[in-house]
This record gives sequence, structure tokens and C-alpha cells, in this order.
Amino acid sequence: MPLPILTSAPGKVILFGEHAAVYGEPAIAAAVSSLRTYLLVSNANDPNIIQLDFLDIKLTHQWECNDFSTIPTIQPSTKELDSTLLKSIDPLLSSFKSNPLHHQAALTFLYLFFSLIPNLKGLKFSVRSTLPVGAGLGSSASICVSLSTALLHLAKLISIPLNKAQLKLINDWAFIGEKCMHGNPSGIDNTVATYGNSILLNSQSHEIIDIDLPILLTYTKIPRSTKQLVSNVRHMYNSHHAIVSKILSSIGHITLESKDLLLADASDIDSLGELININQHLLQSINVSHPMIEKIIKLTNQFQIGYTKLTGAGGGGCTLTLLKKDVDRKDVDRFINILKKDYNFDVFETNLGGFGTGVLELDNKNKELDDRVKQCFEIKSLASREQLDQILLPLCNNTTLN
Ligand SMILES: Nc1ncnc2c1ncn2[C@@H]1O[C@H](COP(=O)(O)OP(=O)(O)O)[C@@H](O)[C@H]1O
Ligand SMILES: C[C@@](O)(CCOP(=O)(O)O)CC(=O)O
Ligand SMILES: [Mg+2]
Repeated sequence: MPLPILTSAPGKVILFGEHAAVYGEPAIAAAVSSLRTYLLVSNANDPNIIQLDFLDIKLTHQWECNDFSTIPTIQPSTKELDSTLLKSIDPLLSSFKSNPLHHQAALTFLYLFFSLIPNLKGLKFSVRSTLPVGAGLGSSASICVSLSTALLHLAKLISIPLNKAQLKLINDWAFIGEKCMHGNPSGIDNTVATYGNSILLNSQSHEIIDIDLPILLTYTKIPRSTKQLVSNVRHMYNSHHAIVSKILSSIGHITLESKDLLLADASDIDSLGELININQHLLQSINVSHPMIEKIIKLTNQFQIGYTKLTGAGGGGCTLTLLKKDVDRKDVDRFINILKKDYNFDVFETNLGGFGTGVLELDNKNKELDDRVKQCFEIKSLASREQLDQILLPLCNNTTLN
């Protein structure tokens, strides 16, 4: 297999249905294709190691392949996590126990690695992302999709150009990756990261829908973990089942109503806005909002620019604001200024939808370009987000990336 290869996958925003989707309720999410995770697989310096350079979370590690001798050969399955494999991986993760971010990332990597290419050696996996990590924009799913695309390519189970069946395989393995990340994912994040576009997920099946909405994303920089929030909701669901199950099914109804609105007339922003408000209140009632999210909602209302809700698992992270139709741009700029200057939040104005995953073989036909790509993953001089956007993003302009 010619190396290096570059894979990538986008982040997402959930418009309606987070948390409820974990319980089988429908959800609608859209890719944010300019915010992506990129993975470069190249030859390691030592043919007997597997090396990780996950630079955004400052995780660099290498395993001696001799230490893999205790790993059982398993029948790879995208149905459930294999508990024997999980158990046998655990000793390889001993140095990550005190850092949950590193632990989740390394566990997910090893699980997918041993499932798909257990016999390959001498590989380095370098990751860079322009997505904020742990912010509700699906960074976990985008790294899972980038990894499953790369590993399936190395296993020769997919090839360029990616077809429908191959995308499904990537998505199925990324779902297993998300299971390693947080136990009980709905599948909405990995589906959007795989296929791009905007997607309605409805009890395991998905359909692509067309969404074009004026959205602002605000990143509060308040750290939170999807695993923790999903587990808190599970606890509430178990202790107050009759109530919480109805809250979650109400969220499902909101998603379906929003779909009708989006298909009929996506310009009916005020009706969509009402649904955003109700969805946010229901999320607040299951305790996944945050005082800073509430603050952004207050400011949205004060400037009368639109409708704001949390997006993703909540508890901090990001909000989305749907802008009203004839909003005065000056008011939007004042809103953004306050968020940036007074609160030190980041604000992204981004398009929804766009391309999903892809794989590119760097075949040395264009050495200058290949070198620039490799520089994006150098440990010594960390490439800026602008450099990643400038060099890597244009290479990922369709799902086949060839
Ligand atoms: N660029 C990255 N490099 C390494 N690990 C990452 C990266 N992005 C995400 N992750 C993994 O995903 C986890 C965050 O996932 P999660 O809590 O679901 O938040 P979100 O998906 O909303 O960003 C991190 O703990 C880390 O293990
Ligand atoms: C809370 C949830 O609905 C979305 C989580 O998204 P994120 O990891 O916060 O980007 C979980 C899921 O759907 O798997
Ligand atoms: Mg996640």
C-alpha cells in the first residue's frame, strides 16, 4: 500500500434532537465541512512500532508491536463492541488513565486498529483538526470517521473512488468508534461526518435533506464531555422514567415538525425559531444546558437577532443561533462583538452541509504539495488553523478525494 495517505471528515451541528436521538428519536444534523479532522498515515521510523501523534490533544505515544502478542484475533464486527478485545486492550492504555481525553482517543484507535489491520506494523498516525475538541461539534465522530476511512483503506476493504457500500462500511466502523468514545451513541454524528450534507436520522436509517439556513455558532470554550453528559441523562431517564421519556419523545416530535417546515418552506424562520426555543427549554429541563449558554440566549433575545439553542451534548461547548430573516447586520455584529470581547467566546459564521469523508493517496507525483501536506502534521512547528485550511481543505473537495 503506497503511503502516506490522507483522510478527513467534517464536524457537524445538530439542529434538532440531541440526546433524544440516543433513545431512538429522530434528529436532524448538518455537516460543517470547513471544520474538519485530518489524518495522515505514514511510515514510522521504526518498522516495529505503531505511533500516534494526536497533536491537538498533545497525545504522542508509541507501542512496540511485540506488546500486541496478547491481543486475541477477533472476528471483526460492526454490531457490538467485543468485550474480550476491550479487556485485552486495557493494559496498553495504562499510561492514559489520568487523562480521559487521551484515554478515549487511544482506546478508540486501538479498538479500530485491532479490528481492521491487526497485523500491520511500522505506521504513524498523525491527526490535526480545525474543530474544537469536546465542544459539541462532533470532533469525536470526525476522528472516528477519519480513522475508519484510513484503516479500511489500509485493509484494502475500500478503494478510491468511494462508493455507496464503502461509505456504509466506513460509517458502521465509525459508529463502533463512537461506542468506544462514549458508550451509547445515536449514530447521527458519524453519519453526518461520513456522508456530509444535512441528514435526518430516524431509527437507524437516514435520509439526506436540503438545508440552507443562516446560522451562527458560538463556542463558549467551557469544556465538557459527551460521555459524562449522556450518562447524566441516562441516570435521569432511569430515575424519572415516565417524565424524561416524554421529554425525549417531545424532542423527537420537534424534529419531525422541523423537517416538515424545512421541506415545505425553509424560509419560515420564525416557526423554526419557535421549535428551537422549545427544544432548548426541554434540553434545559434534563440539565444539559449551562449558565453561559443561557447568557447567549438572553443576548440573542436582547438584540432580537434570532433563536439560540445548545448544539451537541451541551453542558458548555457550542450554541447555534438561527438568524431572523430581515435581521439588521449591525445588531448581529454587536452581538458577536459582545460574545468575543466580553466573554472571550469564538464565533463561527459557517455554511451548513458540504462534503463528507474522503481519502487521498500522496503518490509523490506532486512532491511540493506532498511536502506541504506533511508539514501540516509536523510536531516541531505546529501548523496554524489557517495553514490547515489553506493547504488541506482544498484537497478534500468531494467525497472521493481522488
Ligand atoms: N483532533 C483530535 N485528536 C485526538 N482526539 C480527538 C480529536 N478530536 C476529538 N478527539 C477525541 O474525542 C473526544 C471528544 O469527544 P466528545 O466528548 O464526544 O466531544 P465532541 O465530539 O463534541 O467534540 C476527546 O476526548 C478525544 O478523545
Ligand atoms: C448527545 C448526542 O446526541 C450528541 C453528542 O454530540 P457531541 O459529541 O457533543 O458533538 C449523543 C449522540 O447522539 O450520540
Ligand atoms: Mg462527540
